[in-house]
Amino acid sequence: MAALERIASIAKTLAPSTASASVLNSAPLPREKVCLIGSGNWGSVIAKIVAENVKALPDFDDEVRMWVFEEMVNGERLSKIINDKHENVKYLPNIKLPTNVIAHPTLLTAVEGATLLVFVIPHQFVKGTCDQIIGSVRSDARAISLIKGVDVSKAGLRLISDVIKENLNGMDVSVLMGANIANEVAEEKFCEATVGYRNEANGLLWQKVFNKPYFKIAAVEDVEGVELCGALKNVVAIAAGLVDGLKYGDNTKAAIIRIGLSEMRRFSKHFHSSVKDNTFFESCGVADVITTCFGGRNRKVAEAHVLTGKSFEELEKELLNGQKLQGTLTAREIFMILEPKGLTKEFPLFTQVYRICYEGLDPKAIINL
Ligand SMILES: NC(=O)c1ccc[n+]([C@@H]2O[C@H](COP(=O)([O-])OP(=O)(O)OC[C@H]3O[C@@H](n4cnc5c(N)ncnc54)[C@H](O)[C@@H]3O)[C@@H](O)[C@H]2O)c1
Ligand SMILES: O=P(O)(O)OC[C@H](O)CO
Repeated sequence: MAALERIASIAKTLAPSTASASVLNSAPLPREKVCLIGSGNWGSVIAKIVAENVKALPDFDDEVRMWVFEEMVNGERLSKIINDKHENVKYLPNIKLPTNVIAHPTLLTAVEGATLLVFVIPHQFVKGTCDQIIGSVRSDARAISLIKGVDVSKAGLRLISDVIKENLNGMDVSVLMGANIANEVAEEKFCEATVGYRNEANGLLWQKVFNKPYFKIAAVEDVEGVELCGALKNVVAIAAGLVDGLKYGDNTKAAIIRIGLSEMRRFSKHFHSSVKDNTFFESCGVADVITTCFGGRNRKVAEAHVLTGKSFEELEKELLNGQKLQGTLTAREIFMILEPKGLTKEFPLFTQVYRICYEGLDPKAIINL
């Protein structure tokens, strides 16, 4: 270890902690310890950012644990490859991860002792993941969800952050969403993101954990607005990909973006009246709709659906190498909420995306709005 690194490490050991641990007053407070739950394309980029940042924060443990949903890659366990090569060769190839990112294939080991939990898995896996860690996370832990999606069940529409909160003893859950195509952020190209918080101190703490000169974080008190923007933009991206496949041109794409953004706002306010208009002008709003409609995976697969006639499921497997689409599933979940309430006419773009993805409607119907 270089001399400077050694001095920094000793200084961190001696530094007081700001962690709000529920331990006896006389006991030393633990330093914040971050665990990432997820290691896909975005999860790996976030691991890089967080691991770089915590090294410079005196009240944080250097080690960042990252739970890996284990799989074999070229005959070797992915978690082992990540720890040996410091690279997620499957989900974020050619980007080096800091050596203080430690991959763990066992979820319970990964979350042990963590005071800060970062959820970054595809939204369909959230409930199963929470089920496994309930009872094993610290009672004073706080969480943040980077997951773009919603939960729909008999109980109706729920935010993913609320699913996490309800499953983990009511812990405070913030959210982070934004115009962030993972590979571009990995290459440190400038962009912004939005933290949505309920507890301001936690919102500011998360801002500190993620902020970089090339990844500028704003914090707003609007978890519902920020999170719904992140979830709903994926449905708009499917529509954008369809019009790309149909070669309808830039004006049509701009119309899709405008109509989509307007449905996102209407939907968010209908189900959560507290949602703020200003949130749609943050990175999580207009900026994410733009980037996702030009560079995202949902757009890419929807375009390929038009060009090849293959199903979304088939194309997800063929084009994404294990990465997951969120937009088609979200379109179905939204439709399951809108249809019984007789609201489909108020959300024509969301409804047409659902019918094209799941009812075999001709993609050309995307402009019948
Ligand atoms: N990739 C991006 O550019 C980007 C940017 C911002 C936000 N997001 C959001 O982040 C979330 C995670 O996306 P990602 O890009 O990191 O993942 P990804 O789509 O690249 O990868 C899929 C991940 O799911 C894991 N997985 C597969 N089966 C699983 C299971 N049964 N249980 C748990 N995990 C399982 C895989 O191991 C892999 O790590 C999504 O909600 C996405 O919308 C992605
Ligand atoms: O690749 P997508 O379509 O999942 O979008 C990625 C990010 O959410 C863009 O901000």
